Amino acid sequence: MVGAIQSAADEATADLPVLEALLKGVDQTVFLLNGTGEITRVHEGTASWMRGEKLRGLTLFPLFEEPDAEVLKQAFDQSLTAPAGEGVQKHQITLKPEHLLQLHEAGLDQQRAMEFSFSAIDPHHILFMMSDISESRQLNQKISQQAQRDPLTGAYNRRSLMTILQQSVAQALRYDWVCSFLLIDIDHFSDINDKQGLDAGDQVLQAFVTALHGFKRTADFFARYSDDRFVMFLPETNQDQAMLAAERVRVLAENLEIPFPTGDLSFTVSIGISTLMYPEDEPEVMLKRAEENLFIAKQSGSNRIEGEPI
Ligand SMILES: Nc1nc2c(ncn2[C@@H]2O[C@H](COP(=O)(O)OP(=O)(O)OP(=O)(O)O)[C@@H](O)[C@H]2O)c(=O)[nH]1
Repeated sequence: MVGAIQSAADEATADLPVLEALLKGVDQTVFLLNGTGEITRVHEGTASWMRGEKLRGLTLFPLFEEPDAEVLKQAFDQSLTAPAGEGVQKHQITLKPEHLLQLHEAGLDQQRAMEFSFSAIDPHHILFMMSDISESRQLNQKISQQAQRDPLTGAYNRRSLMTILQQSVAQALRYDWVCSFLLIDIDHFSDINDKQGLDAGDQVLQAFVTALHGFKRTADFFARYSDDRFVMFLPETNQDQAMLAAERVRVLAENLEIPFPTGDLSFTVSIGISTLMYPEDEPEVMLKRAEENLFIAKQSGSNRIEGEPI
């Protein structure tokens, strides 16, 4: 266990030998407070940055800035009146050393996300317990990002696309807005893989995604739909505007030259367009129409765009 247990000299803990014994096995950071919120005892737990002796004798709440200080005070008050055995409510707080002078002096070296709770032993002995959740929060963010993104290109994946499309199409139908999809397919992509190697194919996908990110408007949503297929969702875009956008994407791809050890890589794309037209239009239905239009573009020689039949 990291962190020293301070001597039990403090009067407030002298009458709590059981607490002393319990703290020995606790990783959490635990402050013992008296009824006015003064820190009488600090068990650093795994917060190895903390120098508890700097905090003893201080009142807890002014260590934090508003509104956190007020949240702490309220949670402290609630713990005093909570019926024994009632679950301890947890709160989260972000500690920033540049704003928290006394905590900084007590060793707070970097921004940390903490989860805390209070538990009153009696009206004169209240436990303030803190756990550092910075790492688990970062991990959660990473996991959630990985679940939404294609690992090779960093573009949103098909699952994210479908979630966005469900919401966006339903909204467009309700408010009578227009919207369009571009289904973009790299022409003869398997030839690039076969002739230049999978690494070349990967670089084409990555370079195209980077180029598309630079091209799209903020409101557009763009995702990798399958192997060499991408979908761009264009809100408030009618068929004519979608055709113009598609032509710009086609030219963007045609002009892209990707440096590669065996010679620059180049490629073209074909694009099928679908535009919200019918009350029964759903993302799957619109994607199917875009696929049919893409098929026509491919059949007509590739490096082409095909809109909805008029
Ligand atoms: N390099 C690379 N290749 C991939 C990846 N994912 C899928 N592929 C390959 O992409 C190829 C897609 O082939 P097809 O769907 O036939 O597409 P195509 O060769 O462009 O054919 P057309 O669309 O008819 O022009 C397959 O050979 C897959 O193995 C990837 O992440 N990286």
